[in-house]
Amino acid sequence: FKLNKPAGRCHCHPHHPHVLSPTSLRATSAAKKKRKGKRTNAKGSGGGFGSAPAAARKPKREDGLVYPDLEPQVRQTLVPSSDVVRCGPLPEEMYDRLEDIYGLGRFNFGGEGAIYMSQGTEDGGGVTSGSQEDEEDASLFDDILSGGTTSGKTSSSDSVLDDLFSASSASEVPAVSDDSQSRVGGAASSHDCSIDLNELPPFEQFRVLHVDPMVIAVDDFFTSEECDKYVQMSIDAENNQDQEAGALQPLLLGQSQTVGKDSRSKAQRTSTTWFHHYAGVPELMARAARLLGLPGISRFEEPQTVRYRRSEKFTWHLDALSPDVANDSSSAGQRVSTLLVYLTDLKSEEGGATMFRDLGGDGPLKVRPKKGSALLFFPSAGGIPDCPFDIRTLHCGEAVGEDAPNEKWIAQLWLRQRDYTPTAPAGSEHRKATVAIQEYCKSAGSE
Ligand SMILES: O=C(O)CCC(=O)C(=O)O
Ligand SMILES: [Fe+2]
Repeated sequence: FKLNKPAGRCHCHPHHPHVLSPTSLRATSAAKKKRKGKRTNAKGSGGGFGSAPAAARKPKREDGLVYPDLEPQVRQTLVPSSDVVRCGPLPEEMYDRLEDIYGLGRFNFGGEGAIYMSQGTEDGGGVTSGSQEDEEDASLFDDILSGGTTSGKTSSSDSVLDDLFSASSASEVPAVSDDSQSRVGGAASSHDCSIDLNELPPFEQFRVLHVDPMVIAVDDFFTSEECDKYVQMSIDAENNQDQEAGALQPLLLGQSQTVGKDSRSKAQRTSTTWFHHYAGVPELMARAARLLGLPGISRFEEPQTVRYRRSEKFTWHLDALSPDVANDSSSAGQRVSTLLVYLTDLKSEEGGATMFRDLGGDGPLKVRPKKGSALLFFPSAGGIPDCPFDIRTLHCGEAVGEDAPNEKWIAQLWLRQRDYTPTAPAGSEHRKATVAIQEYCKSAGSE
């Protein structure tokens, strides 16, 4: 049995055209223990994920890239949101999950319903070592993500899953570091000067779009003016007219042809991406750190804006980085969370939704771009037990309709496990944003 595989590379980041290796990543022991002990949603997990017949795993074809359907056993781990998705305070259970599964013990610190268990715990995050148990575990999507070269262990079985599970030897995806401080701004890392993000009020308007894996929308993340400003900044950079931006001019990375070197990757994304200086987007940096409950911004990748014109899209992909990058101890580790902010509105019939293939029940979960709303999900850490990526978060940016009145614009930000060194624009550094963020927080706090 041979799976059709997508290109063996990471499809998510124009600056990370890495070939994916079979080395796998895992959820933290802590998260796994908690999930094993407390979470009961992984029905039938005792039987493992390898027992479904091969016939049940017919791959899906999308734009030449093939991702197999989720195994029934994986599907059973899905916990959808209630039918009526309301906007309001985040339910307490979700705070619990954010801490327990995703390691975000100070999420939306001070927010309604928030419970903080991580204060002063000894479980300080960081890379945990693989246990015997971990060695026996293996990744479900390794084969796909490795472009077909599993770890060299040969399988005597014809089962696709047996092949997939033959991938081995992994480090783990640590949970987000525990801040162990009473204030969000307390434990700044070496890259951050102390920023008192608590001056920003907690977020109040949440929509729980999916419970496990968690996908949440945060309404009013940006004001309408902020959305317009980020779009304009990017357009000005394209036209090279933004005299005022000066040294903080965002870098236009251009269209899809800059993404990846092989033809398949090129086909993935037809939108246009800009990389911003941290100091040029203090609102985004401050709000993102505030939401996630981080002491600073040093773990964020380059902030980006992306424009989708009519018919432009981003095909099915996972945001998780290739294991060889994520496992490299000199790197910033795996992508822990994806945060994107919709900068323009698109109606449901106008396309441009962010779609999660496997989270919607009948058909994909569609998240319509709502100006000023943020979307948060977790591409790797805290995935299904013993799986290095959360394969359930397979998603795409739907094509913007031919007749859509608005372009689709988003701002986006990825959080890594450890401090990240930006690659662009030249001279961008986290710490250079400190003053701008402080000023922004002060002004927002005194409003
Ligand atoms: O545009 C979207 O809705 C999704 C974008 C995305 O998934 C990405 O850039 O990784
Ligand atoms: Fe993505």
